[in-house]
Amino acid sequence: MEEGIKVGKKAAAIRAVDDHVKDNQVIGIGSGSTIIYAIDRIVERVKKENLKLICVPTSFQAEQAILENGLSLGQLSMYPKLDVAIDGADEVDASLNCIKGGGGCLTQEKIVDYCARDFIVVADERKDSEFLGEKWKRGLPIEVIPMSYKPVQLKIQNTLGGTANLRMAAKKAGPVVTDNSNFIIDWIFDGEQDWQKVDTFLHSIPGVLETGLFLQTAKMVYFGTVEVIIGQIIGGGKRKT
Ligand SMILES: O=C(CO)[C@H](O)[C@H](O)COP(=O)(O)O
Repeated sequence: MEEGIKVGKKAAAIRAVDDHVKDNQVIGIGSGSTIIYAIDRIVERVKKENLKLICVPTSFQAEQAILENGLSLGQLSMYPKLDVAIDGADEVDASLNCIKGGGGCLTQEKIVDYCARDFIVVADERKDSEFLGEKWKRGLPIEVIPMSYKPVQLKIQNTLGGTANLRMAAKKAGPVVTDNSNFIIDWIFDGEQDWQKVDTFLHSIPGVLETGLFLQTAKMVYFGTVEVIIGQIIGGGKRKT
């Protein structure tokens, strides 16, 4: 990964943790590469400030990171209400709607992130778009029950157009298998969409478990650049430097 991008991810993560993590909180821990910097910062602050935190993972990756870093692991069954969830995103539009699931963890991420009072996104500046699909060209991730993948692909293509690709594994023969033992379809689309309609349609197809559309849920997005951090405030699309 390019050095400038890493710096941006780290800067966004540090700022988000410093602004939103407080003592005695239950925190959702997202997935991906940016969140690793947030975990590093949480660990630093736990040691320095003796913070008492419960960390609820959004994936196998997040759970491993929580355990390996000696943080306190929690589950939604014990902590169904989170104070804050910090997570990455693949793209964020001007209204803070997100596409997530590039790492295939969208379902658990959506469940955990929706349980948080404050859902905070951390990302490098490449993810900052006016509309979804402007920069992110790998499509909308959709988690499906394995036996349904073919009819779901056909239904999406015939109704919405574009291409619905079954995500294939890089170091295994065959498809990517999610933490929930399901498959991922990446819907490659063209141009701007009515995302609320798309989401409702996708959820109506038998076999679709969840989509990577996180609409109207992020409270704040931190985009890190090499030089500055920009926090976007939901609603007015305001930016603070
Ligand atoms: O949604 C995700 C995983 O399902 C990630 O949060 C998203 O892909 C961003 O990852 P990264 O921080 O590596 O850019």
